[in-house]
Amino acid sequence: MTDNLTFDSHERAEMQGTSPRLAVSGISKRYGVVQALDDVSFDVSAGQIHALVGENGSGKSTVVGIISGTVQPDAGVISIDGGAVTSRRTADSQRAGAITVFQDGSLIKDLSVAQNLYLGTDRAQRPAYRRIVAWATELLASHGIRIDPTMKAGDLAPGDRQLLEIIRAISREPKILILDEATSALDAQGVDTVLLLMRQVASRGTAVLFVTHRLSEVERVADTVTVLRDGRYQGTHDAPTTALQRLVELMAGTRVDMEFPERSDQSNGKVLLQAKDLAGPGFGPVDVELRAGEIVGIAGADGNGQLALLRGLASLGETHGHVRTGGTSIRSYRMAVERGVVLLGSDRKNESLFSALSVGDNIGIGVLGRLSSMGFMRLKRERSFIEDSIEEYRIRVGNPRQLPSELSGGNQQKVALSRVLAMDPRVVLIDEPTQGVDVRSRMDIYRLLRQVADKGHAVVVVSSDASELAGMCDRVLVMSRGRLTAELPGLGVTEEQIVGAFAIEHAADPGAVLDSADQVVVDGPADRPRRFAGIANRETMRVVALAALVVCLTVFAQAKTGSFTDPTNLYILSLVLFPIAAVSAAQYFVLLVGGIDVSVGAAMTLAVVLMSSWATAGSVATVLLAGAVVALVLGVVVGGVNTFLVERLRIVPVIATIATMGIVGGVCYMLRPTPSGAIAPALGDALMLTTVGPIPAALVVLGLLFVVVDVVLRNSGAGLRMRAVGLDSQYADRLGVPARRVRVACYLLCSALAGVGGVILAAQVGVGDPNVGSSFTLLSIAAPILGGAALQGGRGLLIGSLLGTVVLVISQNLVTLLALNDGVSLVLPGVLTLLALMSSSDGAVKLWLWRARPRGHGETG
Ligand SMILES: Nc1ncnc2c1ncn2[C@@H]1O[C@H](COP(=O)(O)OP(=O)(O)OP(=O)(O)O)[C@@H](O)[C@H]1O
Repeated sequence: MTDNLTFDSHERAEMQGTSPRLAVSGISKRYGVVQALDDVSFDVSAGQIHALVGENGSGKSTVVGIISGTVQPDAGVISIDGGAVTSRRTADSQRAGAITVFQDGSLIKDLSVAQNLYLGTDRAQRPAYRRIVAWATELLASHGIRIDPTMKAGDLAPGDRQLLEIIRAISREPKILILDEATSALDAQGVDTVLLLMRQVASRGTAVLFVTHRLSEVERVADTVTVLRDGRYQGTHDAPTTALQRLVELMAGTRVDMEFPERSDQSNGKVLLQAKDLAGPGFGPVDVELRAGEIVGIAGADGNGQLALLRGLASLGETHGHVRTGGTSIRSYRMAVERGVVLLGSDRKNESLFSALSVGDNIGIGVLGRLSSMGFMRLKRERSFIEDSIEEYRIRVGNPRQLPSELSGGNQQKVALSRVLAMDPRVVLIDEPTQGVDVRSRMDIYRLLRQVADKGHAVVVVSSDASELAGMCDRVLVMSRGRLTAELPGLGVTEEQIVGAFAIEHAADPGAVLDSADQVVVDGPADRPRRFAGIANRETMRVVALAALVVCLTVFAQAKTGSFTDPTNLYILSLVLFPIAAVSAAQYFVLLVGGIDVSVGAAMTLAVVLMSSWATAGSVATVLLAGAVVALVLGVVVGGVNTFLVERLRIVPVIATIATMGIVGGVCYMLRPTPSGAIAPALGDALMLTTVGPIPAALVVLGLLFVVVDVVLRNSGAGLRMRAVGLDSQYADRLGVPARRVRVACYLLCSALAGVGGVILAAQVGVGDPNVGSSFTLLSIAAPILGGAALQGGRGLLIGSLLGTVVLVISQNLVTLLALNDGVSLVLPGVLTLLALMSSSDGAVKLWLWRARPRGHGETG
């Protein structure tokens, strides 16, 4: 244990108050057959650091979820400063003063560090949006953290991400700070940083609730510790005086053997994998040999290329150099898997688990050949294999048919590990094998890995926990700035020697040091990824590309027809473009927050039908007023129905809005079974006849409005919040953005804007036609997608939608001018949309098709 930062009893007692700041009273929670919590109560007073420990699945995260408002308890009360917190929303719990750093994080990877900090900051403390980079720089510097605020959060090393989460939480000056395994990805240096920050926060009167599996941290920093076992309370104990072995026994309910498995000398084993001059982004060149029977550890300060090397050994990503196994060169991960080299990453959500498959399927998917005969699954064999694995790895699951997301973090890790080890790989490469795993299961995993090695295979482990490397490995490779800088023998090596080996490298080139004056200074790793280019640049590029395409199409059309740029043709084009531009803007807002609205075409038709009854005569002002009322009614009624179906009944947006489309379409037919009801011509005259050159003035105004709204959305907190909801609704919610409210607002706005499109259409067609809007739905989706919006949300510019509309309209016009088959004008938007989807850098199509396949492991299935 690195014990350079332990707090004495005086420091610990300094600020502790007597009355509880947080009181958890009698909380219970059941998930199906699993009783996650059963009548749990404990208190945390101001200035106290209170650890919450227990084995995997014992209910710790459920307690955290209930306090922070993400989980609804079946019974029990949470009180803050004596007042019961009755509302069950994250935002309310945050308002009451409880800020949480969640086990699986809350940073939105596609946003910058500064944007994430801004979203997670209380409204009263937020700066003007244009100042966020300077503000974030100051905020990070005030905690002594050197992270570039313009970097994309997803590009940060895992440890930096955790630190950032903690800074975000601390900067809100919470009454209660909740850290759910907030140190699991941190190296010794990072752990010191966090323990120091916890102490500093507690000394200012904050109550800290701290969930961890690293019991040494409890010993070093906690005042009190509450133990849970199978969802039941096992008492609250004085942390400094309770022996770790006693805590382990309270958690397990039995004696636990804490000895690492024995090692034997494997220095003469056969070479199973050889890497020569291996290099890739963030590491190399590196030479490594892996021998039969050995467990090799890779150590280093967080983000010094350890994970990149591990991926390189598996031939994942862009690597150069040679990797050979069994006399064959490996050039892809597929080849690696075929030759028994398997990688298990630590990103459970995105990489190591098939999120759409059940726990049982995840366990068995790597060995389908063994569980089937003649291409058919042997169900009995499969069931007994899954049951054996669940027992062997001690996976706490109510039913193997549950999804991995319903398991606790540590149990998910065990599922991923069991899948990989079941494949009986010759070389297994594992990043953080015991991250989030409890002490007893951790010992089991060490024994399992040793058994793999004893069978004559090789195991490589990257771990931020030097004590685990010291206890388990036959040799430890130390990395600094992407290079191997030392090799330590496993037998006899200590945690301090390992940390010392990479700390020496850092001292030679100071990167991360814990300042003696209690100032935490963390510098970037060697392979710090490129600066945040961000979504914003890609969006601007898309707009520029579309503008260029518009110019090319115009030149082509003019060259082919000679009449394309005639004022009459441009005027006709503008008329066609006008309603599509409005309805595309409507769709854009819903796409931005990760939804889709298929009912916009029907809403436009209803607007036309209503206008044919409510605006049959009168001046421009009267008809415009009628149009505004129609748009408002549609926003409230159609938008309201969509919102109810999507948000309340939780129906998938595409299905929900198809239902609305059917209902609204039916209403249109009831009101106007055949086209009838003349609409006052005054509106048409006003919207279409006043022109700027050949273009209606109203359309020019609409275009300018798009630009203004775009600029506002790109440069305001409101725009950022909408994007955040689209990029990751759950995490946005955790950051304090009212995700649901934002989505509701966008659905209402969408229907209202579709109503505006309908009013423009009404002015053009002049009659209540019950069919008139049906062709607009596809165009409304195609235009924003062409303009850079994405089905998974959070992307695109409004001006891109407008340019997308222009491209679609010109293409359709070309079909007419070139006298092509009418069907082509229907095929075109579909084909263009598909091309736009496929060209989007995030590959929405790929995402849809491969959603169930974890990245980097698709080949293993
Ligand atoms: N959404 C859910 N649906 C079904 N069961 C769930 C759900 N969330 C948690 N559980 C179950 O509740 C129990 C407690 O889970 P919880 O995440 O609170 O455990 P934990 O102590 O935090 O574990 P770990 O240390 O592994 O993170 C587990 O058995 C888990 O499978």
